[in-house]
Amino acid sequence: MDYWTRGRTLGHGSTATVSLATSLQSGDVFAVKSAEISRSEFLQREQRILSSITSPYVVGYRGCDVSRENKKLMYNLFLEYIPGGTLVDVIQANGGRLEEEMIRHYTWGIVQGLDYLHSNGLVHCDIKGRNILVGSSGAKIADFGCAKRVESGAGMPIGGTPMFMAPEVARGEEQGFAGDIWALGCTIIEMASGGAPWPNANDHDPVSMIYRVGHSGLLPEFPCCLSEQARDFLDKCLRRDPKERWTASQLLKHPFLGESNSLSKQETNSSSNSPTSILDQGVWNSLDEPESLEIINLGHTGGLSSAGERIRGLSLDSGEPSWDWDDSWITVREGSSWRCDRIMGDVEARDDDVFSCDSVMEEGAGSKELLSVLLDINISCRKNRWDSWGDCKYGGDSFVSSSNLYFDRDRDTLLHPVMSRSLLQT
Ligand SMILES: Nc1ncnc2c1ncn2[C@@H]1O[C@H](COP(=O)(O)OP(=O)(O)OP(=O)(O)O)[C@@H](O)[C@H]1O
Repeated sequence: MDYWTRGRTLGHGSTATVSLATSLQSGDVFAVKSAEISRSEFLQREQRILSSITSPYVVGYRGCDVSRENKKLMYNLFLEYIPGGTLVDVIQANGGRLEEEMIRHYTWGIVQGLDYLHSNGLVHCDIKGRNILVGSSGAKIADFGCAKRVESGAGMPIGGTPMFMAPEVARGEEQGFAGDIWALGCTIIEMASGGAPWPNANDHDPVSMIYRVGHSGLLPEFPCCLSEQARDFLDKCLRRDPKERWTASQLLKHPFLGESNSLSKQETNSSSNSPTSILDQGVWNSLDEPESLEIINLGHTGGLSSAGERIRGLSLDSGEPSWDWDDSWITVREGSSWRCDRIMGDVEARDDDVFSCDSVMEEGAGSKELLSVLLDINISCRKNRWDSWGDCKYGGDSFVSSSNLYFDRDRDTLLHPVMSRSLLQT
C-alpha cells in the first residue's frame, strides 16, 4: 500500500483505532487499524499472525506501514473492510437476540474459522461477539491482538475477556484450543439471549468474575429458546473439563451445523461481496452506509483535542462495559511501579506503596482465594474510598483493551482497562 488516506472511524479498541481508508492508486477501500508506534505491541503481534494466514472465515490481511500523523509515528495494519459491523451490532440490529437459523449461520462461520486457526497451530484467545465481524458471506474472526501459536504460547501471559474465559484459562492453567471452544459457547449464548454468558455476574468486577468461572464449578445458563439440537451443540462447547470439549472439526460434524445448513454453504460458494441472503439484507439495511472519505494526508488527525478528551473518547466510544472515568484517578509511572497521591478511606497511599492482598481484601469484594496467588500487586485506588474491584487498578507493564483483562503471570499482575487508558496517554 503506497499512498492512502484515512476516512471515518469504524471503531475503537483501547489498543488501536480502526478507520476506513482508501488507496490513492487503486481507489480500493480497506480498514486501517492504527496505534502509536510506541504502543503498538499488540498490533504488531496481530500483524505477524494475520500476515501468515488466509481464510474466508478470518478478516483478510492487506499489509502494514508506519505513518507520521500529528507529529506522531503511527503503526498501521491494513485489513479487509467488513461493512456489516460486529456480531454484537447485528444482535442489536435484530432486536437484541438472533433467531436460531441466524445463530447456526454465524456459528458455522466461526467454527470454520476456528478449525482453520487450530489446524494451523493458532489459538485466538479472545473469541466473543465483539471480535466477530459480519461480512456478506457470514462471520469472520477478527482482533488477533491476544492470539498466540501453541508452540510458543507457554511463556505468554494469559489474555482474554473474563466473561468469556474457560475455567482452565481463568485459573491460569492453560490457554489452548479448547479455550476458544468455550468462548464460542459463550458467544452462542450472547447471540441467543443478547446478554452476557453469566447474566448475574458483575462485569465491572473482573476478579470475582474470574474466580467464579474458574472455581465455582458452575456452567453458564443455556438459553431456553434454543432447540434440543442447539443445546446439545452448546453442551459440547461448554464442558468444564477442556478434554471433554469437542474440537472445532468435531463440531463441524455436529447435526446442529451439519444438517439444514444450506444457507452457510450456499453463501460460502458465492464470491460476491454483496449481501446474498434476506438475512444479510436485513442487516445491511439497518447499518450506516460508509461516509465519504476525508483525506488527511498523513499529517493531520481530526477529532478530540486534549489527552483527557481522547481518554474519555476511548472510554465512551468503545461500546464495552462503561468503566467509569473519573478525574480523581492519578496514576503516574515511575520506575517499575505505580504511585498514587490520594487519600483513600483509612489508608493513605504514598508514592510506590505496595498493598498486600490482605490489606486490600479488608475493603475489596470477594475473590480472596484468587488474589492470594497474586502477590505484591501495586494498586492505586480512587480518592476517599476503596471501591469494588472493578474500580481498582493494578500495575503492570502493558496496556490492554477496554473489554479485556490481562493477567501477566511473569509479574503476577492483573491489568485493569481504566489504567490501560491512562497508560496510553502518559
Ligand atoms: N476490518 C474491519 N472492517 C470494519 N470494521 C472493523 C474492522 N476491524 C475492526 N473494525 C471495527 O473496529 C472495532 C475495533 O476493532 P478491534 O476489536 O480489532 O480493535 P482492538 O483495539 O483490538 O479492540 P479490543 O479493545 O476489543 O482489543 C471493531 O469492534 C469494529 O467495530
